[in-house]
Amino acid sequence: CKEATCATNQTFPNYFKFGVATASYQVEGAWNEDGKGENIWDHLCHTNPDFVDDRSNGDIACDSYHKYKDDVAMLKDLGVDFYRFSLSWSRLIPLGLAGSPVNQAGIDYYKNLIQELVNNNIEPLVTIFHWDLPETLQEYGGFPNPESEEHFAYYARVVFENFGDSVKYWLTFNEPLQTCHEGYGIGFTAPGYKSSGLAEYKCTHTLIKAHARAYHVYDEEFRTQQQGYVGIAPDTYWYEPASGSVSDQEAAERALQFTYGWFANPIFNGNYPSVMIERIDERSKLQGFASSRLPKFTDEEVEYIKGTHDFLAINAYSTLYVQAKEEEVDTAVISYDSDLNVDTFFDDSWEESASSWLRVVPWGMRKLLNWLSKTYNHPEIFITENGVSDTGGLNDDRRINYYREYLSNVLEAILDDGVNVTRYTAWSLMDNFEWARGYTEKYGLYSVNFDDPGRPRTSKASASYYSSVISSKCLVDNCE
Ligand SMILES: O=S(=O)(O)CCCN1CCN(CCO[C@@H]2O[C@H](CO)[C@@H](O)[C@H](O)[C@H]2O)CC1
Repeated sequence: CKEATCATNQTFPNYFKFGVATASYQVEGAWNEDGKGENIWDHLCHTNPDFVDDRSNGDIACDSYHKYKDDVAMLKDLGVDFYRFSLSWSRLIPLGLAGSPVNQAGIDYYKNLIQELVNNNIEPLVTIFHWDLPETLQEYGGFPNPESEEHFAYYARVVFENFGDSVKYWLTFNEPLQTCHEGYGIGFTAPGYKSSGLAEYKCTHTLIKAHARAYHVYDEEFRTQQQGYVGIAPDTYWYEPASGSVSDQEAAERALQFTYGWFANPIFNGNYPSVMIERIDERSKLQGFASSRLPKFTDEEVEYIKGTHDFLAINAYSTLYVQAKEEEVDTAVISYDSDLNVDTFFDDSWEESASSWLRVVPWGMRKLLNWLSKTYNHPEIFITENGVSDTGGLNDDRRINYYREYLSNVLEAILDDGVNVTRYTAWSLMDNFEWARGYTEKYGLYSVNFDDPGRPRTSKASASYYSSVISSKCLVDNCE
């Protein structure tokens, strides 16, 4: 249904699981405690505090390193089936380098957290990498350096070995698009490099191979005795054609391929999307490059990468209209945006959030889920992030509306469209460090008082709403 604050009165299937998510740098704090190494967000916030709107950092954040039992108590109160959290690479392997020492205190922290979850009958869903790259690896060039594949494979083996007895659901990378495009392309996230159309393509090339390595390590060395599942969590908007014209429809499809297909196509269908290969090859030639700015997978690599998934995951928050754009006549412009070459915009009528890139457009979620199902051959789908920001306050009715309407579209995709969505993860359990926005944008079901050294957590109205949805499997008062 498209009207505002409407929702289906159908109920979620019994197999459907609800969870919440956080990420290590955004909640843990203890940035240099017990042997943890520096990561690129520690480094960026300490050397360039103006990068963050309120000049804050994750030195303490929600202090989950010390308060993880409070976090699990909140999860218990919510009644979630699972908890999605990420591992801090430099807490476990301070230098990050393949073969370098493992930090036992880091192993112990995550073993304690996982045990606390298991004791409370909450399933861990672990993200291996959620943007906090060890600084030493960045000094070796970061993901644009092909050697990163070896470092990641070593890291993956360490975490499968130490946590795989209890952890059955793994995500290799959170939002590879942001890791590479925002990290090495447009400089919106650490390490803040601006090499659009160049380094960011090297970054994703290595990252996709690193994902495949980790998948095969699990498949060949751990799956038999651990019986778990491995996936990757790309993100995208729903891209809606601005008109019914063929050119606008092609532009919308191209935007989906350049954002989600960039990663999902190699992993599900084989190789980069043909529209990416063709457009970047063509523009690279016009620009005088001897070879395409988009690196090539060999035939063996295409086969090695294809099929490295046990489910499909998606982080989805919002929607954009897409309009075809006149071809960039100035071929000297080297950038991802000019390779993609579309115009995107919000409809002014769409409700705003506290984040400039996020408008409330619930029907976009249903369309995106249908596109994913059709494009990747009806896989099992986990929604691994969805949520909305405000500037704070406990009576967060707009967050309740957001969840009711987005979840209604998820349920309609399942019951009316036959899309095989089996999990939904709310971002986030609690207010946390929102990257370059600092603590100015709040996504939590619980608020955190960052002025109090005890970092007390307080439930918001949305926590009660989400908890009632989980227990009743129903979004409104009178379900069938
Ligand atoms: O701010 S600006 O408009 O100047 C530029 C940044 C735009 N990006 C858009 C993509 N978004 C992906 C979502 O990012 C995800 O969602 C959460 C909320 O952001 C994060 O906290 C999670 O860590 C992340 O996985 C991250 C921010």
